[in-house]
Amino acid sequence: MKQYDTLIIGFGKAGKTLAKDFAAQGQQIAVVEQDSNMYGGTCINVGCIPSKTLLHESTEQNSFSETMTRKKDVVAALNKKNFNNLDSDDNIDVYTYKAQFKDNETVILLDESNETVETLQAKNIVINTGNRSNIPDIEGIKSTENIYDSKGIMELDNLPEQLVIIGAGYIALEFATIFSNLGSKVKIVNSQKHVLITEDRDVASSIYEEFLNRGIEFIDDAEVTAFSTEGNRPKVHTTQGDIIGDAVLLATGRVPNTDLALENTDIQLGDKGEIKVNEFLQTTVDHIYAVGDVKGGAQFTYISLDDYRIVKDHLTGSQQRSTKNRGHVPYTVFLDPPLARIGFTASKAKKEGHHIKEGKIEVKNIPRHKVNHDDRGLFKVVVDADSDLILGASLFGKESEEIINFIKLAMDQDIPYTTLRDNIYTHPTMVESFNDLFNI
Ligand SMILES: Cc1cc2nc3c(=O)[nH]c(=O)nc-3n(C[C@H](O)[C@H](O)[C@H](O)COP(=O)(O)OP(=O)(O)OC[C@H]3O[C@@H](n4cnc5c(N)ncnc54)[C@H](O)[C@@H]3O)c2cc1C
Ligand SMILES: NC(=O)c1ccc[n+]([C@@H]2O[C@H](COP(=O)([O-])OP(=O)(O)OC[C@H]3O[C@@H](n4cnc5c(N)ncnc54)[C@H](O)[C@@H]3O)[C@@H](O)[C@H]2O)c1
Repeated sequence: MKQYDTLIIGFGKAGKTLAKDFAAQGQQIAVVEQDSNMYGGTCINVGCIPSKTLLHESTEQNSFSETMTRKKDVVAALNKKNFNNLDSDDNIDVYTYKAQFKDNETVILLDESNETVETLQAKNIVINTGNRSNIPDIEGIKSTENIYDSKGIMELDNLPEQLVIIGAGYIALEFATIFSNLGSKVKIVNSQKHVLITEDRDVASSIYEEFLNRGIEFIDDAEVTAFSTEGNRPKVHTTQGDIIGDAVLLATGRVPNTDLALENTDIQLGDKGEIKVNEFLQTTVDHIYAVGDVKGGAQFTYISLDDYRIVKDHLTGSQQRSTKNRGHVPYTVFLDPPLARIGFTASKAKKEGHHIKEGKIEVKNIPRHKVNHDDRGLFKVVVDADSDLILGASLFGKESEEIINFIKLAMDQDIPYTTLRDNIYTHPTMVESFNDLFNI
């Protein structure tokens, strides 16, 4: 049996960052990752980085094979760099096995034939096992060929002429953009009456119009009842009729990876199968923490990174940092152009009892659009008319994925909207639009 100060299960963003920091403090660290293709975790291997590389390359009008080759190169380089970064550290041992709990203190490592190869104990254990695609239990889903999840679709050898996407969340909309850029005809099967129903109405219409301009079709209010094969092609049976494509992408959410023999521990799960944690990310066993997607809630790389800060502060700092004080969480849906969001929309702010003012500017009225040669999009902000504080922003347009972070800072620091309105900005930039956007 090997003893460590900290044992990290899963090579995710929080875990790898904690490993490096704690090792620098002189701790002995074990990191366990079940799959050598996943050193560095979901984001760099099968998530953010490959998908954003595909988006970038396809937006530059590169061919399908150029786009896929570049993605492969980027992922291979990052996987290797992530492995070496931990493996070369004298205080870190990286184990490429599947971890399973034996009890609250002990973790066994299994090889591919499920044989125990090592037993580890540590003062603290951090579970950072992420999540995986939710595969709904629909008739024919296993027997029908050419049905992929987000990982599988990024490994295709040939561009599907017609792609049918099930779901209308982040993954659906981002991959619809990528594959329509590459030349596929895309149809999105959406179980809701409308796409982007929780977004600002004007912004959602603007995005919808952009999707229609690209020839993307929405089949709204449709439930998938079965899959079958017709002449080698997958057929999607829905309550709004049948659709045939060359490939189907399942973008129906993600479920936590908790195949860890947790029944041997006192760790409890929540309603959605996530590991239950308190605001310091401790599970129901005090010395075992859960970080990143496996604990449920917002699923972003920067949340996993912030979880690292919380656990580090709890174990080696002032114990002040918690999920309760991480501030507003922005997000970007990487469409072309992107949608960047934070806080309330106007209708949500009103429902919450705020007396509001709204600012709005179309991208075609921002001088930078001429340089970018792109007039698509709309920026909107909501402020509290009584306090002058910013309540939210919906920025659909080029470079919004960068400038949303500016608004987060202002919101977290209680900077009134008038400061952003009156600030000097460099020119020509998209962010200089704040002089007008906040001129409410
Ligand atoms: C297609 C896609 C696009 C995305 N795009 C973005 C984006 O643009 N921006 C963004 O912020 N987020 C994005 N996300 C979400 C983001 O990837 C995750 O929120 C982020 O990677 C969090 O990961 P994590 O720290 O929870 O662990 P992960 O990075 O998921 O790592 C968990 C690791 O644990 C390993 N593991 C699991 N079980 C065991 C076990 N029993 N033993 C040993 N190892 C195990 C897994 O193999 C995996 O490598 C995207 C996700 C997907 C799927
Ligand atoms: N840009 C980013 O930051 C980014 C990009 C991609 C993914 N992610 C993360 O990954 C997570 C997973 O993304 P996602 O798009 O899979 O999930 P999601 O929760 O955003 O969307 C899931 C979609 O699937 C639909 N759905 C579920 N079951 C269905 C069924 N049986 N039939 C038809 N539709 C069904 C839902 O109505 C919803 O539209 C996101 O929550 C996000 O945090 C982030």
